[in-house]
Amino acid sequence: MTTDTPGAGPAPTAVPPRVLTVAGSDSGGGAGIQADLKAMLALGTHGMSVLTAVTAQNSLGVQGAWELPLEAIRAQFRSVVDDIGVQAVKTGMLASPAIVETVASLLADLNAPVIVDPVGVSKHGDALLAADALDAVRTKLLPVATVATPNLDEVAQLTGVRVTTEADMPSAAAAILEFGPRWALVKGGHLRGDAVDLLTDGAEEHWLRSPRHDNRHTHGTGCTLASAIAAHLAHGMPVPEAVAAAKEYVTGAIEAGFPLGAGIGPVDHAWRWR
Ligand SMILES: Nc1ncnc2c1ncn2[C@@H]1O[C@H](COP(=O)(O)OP(=O)(O)OP(=O)(O)O)[C@@H](O)[C@H]1O
Ligand SMILES: Cc1ncc(CO)c(N)n1
Repeated sequence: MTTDTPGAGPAPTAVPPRVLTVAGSDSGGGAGIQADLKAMLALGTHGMSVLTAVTAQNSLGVQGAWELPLEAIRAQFRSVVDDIGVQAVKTGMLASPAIVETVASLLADLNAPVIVDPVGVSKHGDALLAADALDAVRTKLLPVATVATPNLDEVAQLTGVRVTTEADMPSAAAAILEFGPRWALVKGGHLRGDAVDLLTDGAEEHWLRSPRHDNRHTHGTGCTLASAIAAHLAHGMPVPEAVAAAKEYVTGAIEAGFPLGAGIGPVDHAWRWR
């Protein structure tokens, strides 16, 4: 039996939450914009993108990088925000001081949570942010962040705090909070033992612990985690719940990571569907 009324047309389709990534392209599809959009799809949102730079990249490293003009970055942002609207934003590779400043000023006027992944270098050690852009990240971008998600190298670059054990993580997070994000998520993925991250707003502390998967196919872990947080926030979750759910998602994606090319393969964004 059908409940359709003849002539009434198809039932209206539910609109998923809209999430925006402002980041660089990874031609190999494992990190950057490509990872972000895959994570957003897997978590039931409509992903959109503002491309900041294009990289020629694969499992072995970054072979080339080209920045987009500031005008192209502003125009993409306006196209998306003015017509479609966004319920959460994630930033990734921003390449230069001028791009960091442009993106920060666009985000300052936006009424949506902003996840800042302060991407510095790729897993292979290739620079994705100019050294002279760090100051703009500290003074312009981090102040507009709802959640900042530095890894331990980025913490050291931004704050000078060196984390060698879990016990150092609270002071690293406090140093990040000094720059003005509402929450700091310090990622301990580069330590030994369990993969432990610390989320804090200066009052609450949430430790997120997962078993370390000895899988070398971890290209795109940071991009995937930050995009998953943005997706869960767009669904309306509070920050601690969104970060816990995103950690669970990235852990599964790392466990299911697979070999591609001769180097570091990608995490599997579709692990829950297999
Ligand atoms: N081998 C692993 N097993 C389980 N979890 C991991 C592993 N490596 C990283 N993680 C987790 O993955 C998430 C991303 O952390 P990571 O430190 O790898 O980010 P990142 O260095 O910014 O990533 P990227 O290389 O994409 O920039 C964190 O939640 C971290 O704890
Ligand atoms: C474009 C791009 N953004 C972010 C990362 C993070 O590792 C990467 N490797 N490439």
